[in-house]
Amino acid sequence: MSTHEDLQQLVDSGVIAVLRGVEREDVVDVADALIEGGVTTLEVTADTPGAIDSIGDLADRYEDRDDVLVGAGTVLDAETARAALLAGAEFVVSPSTHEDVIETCNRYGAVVAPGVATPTEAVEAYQAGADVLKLFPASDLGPSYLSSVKGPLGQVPIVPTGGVGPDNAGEFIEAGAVAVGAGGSLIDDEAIAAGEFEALTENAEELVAAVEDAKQSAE
Ligand SMILES: O=C(O)C(=O)C[C@H](O)[C@H](O)COP(=O)(O)O
Repeated sequence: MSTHEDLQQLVDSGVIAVLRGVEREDVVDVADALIEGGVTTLEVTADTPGAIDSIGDLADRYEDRDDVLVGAGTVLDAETARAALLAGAEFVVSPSTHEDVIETCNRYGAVVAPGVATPTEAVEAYQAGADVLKLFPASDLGPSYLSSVKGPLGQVPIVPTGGVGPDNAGEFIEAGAVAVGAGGSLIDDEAIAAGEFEALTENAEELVAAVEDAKQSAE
């Protein structure tokens, strides 16, 4: 798929699941459970040991699923971005803005979502070639902050991430977010350790419902 189609799919999916600290041996079960709950955009963070292998596992597993997007998160340098892309990542997320990461993703035609927290950072990242911006840490900034940023920067697609869950996701969508990113509200380490992956499916269903309700009422 083209960068544009991947971006559209990411936006349409409404939720990016952030898989941080999920062991490679669990990553497929976690991903399957989230997908069953309707979360089809999956970001494996690069600070997790074995992350590049996990990205490869997921890219292989969902190779024939056009509705699933696999990406890399917490990408802080071009080397990590390139390794993730070669393993099959279709998008790259960072908590901060790194021009070398943006350049690498642009070069290989992958969606890139750098992290920003201010209007100046947003404009600089967008000008540098970002496709979508991750507003981080979103829950500390809040939906009204996003709404204020979107005032003059309505053209910039923003995905708030950090502390986002079913209780506040709808408010962020109503404030102008194109989708939300969520880790802690989806990933339950105790449930994973116990092999109770259906808990993750339930978390995914709850978050997707909150986002879809808000998208519908915003239309
Ligand atoms: O470093 C990154 O690229 C990140 O994605 C930072 C955070 O891990 C996410 O913002 C998820 O935050 P929670 O939903 O609060 O768990």
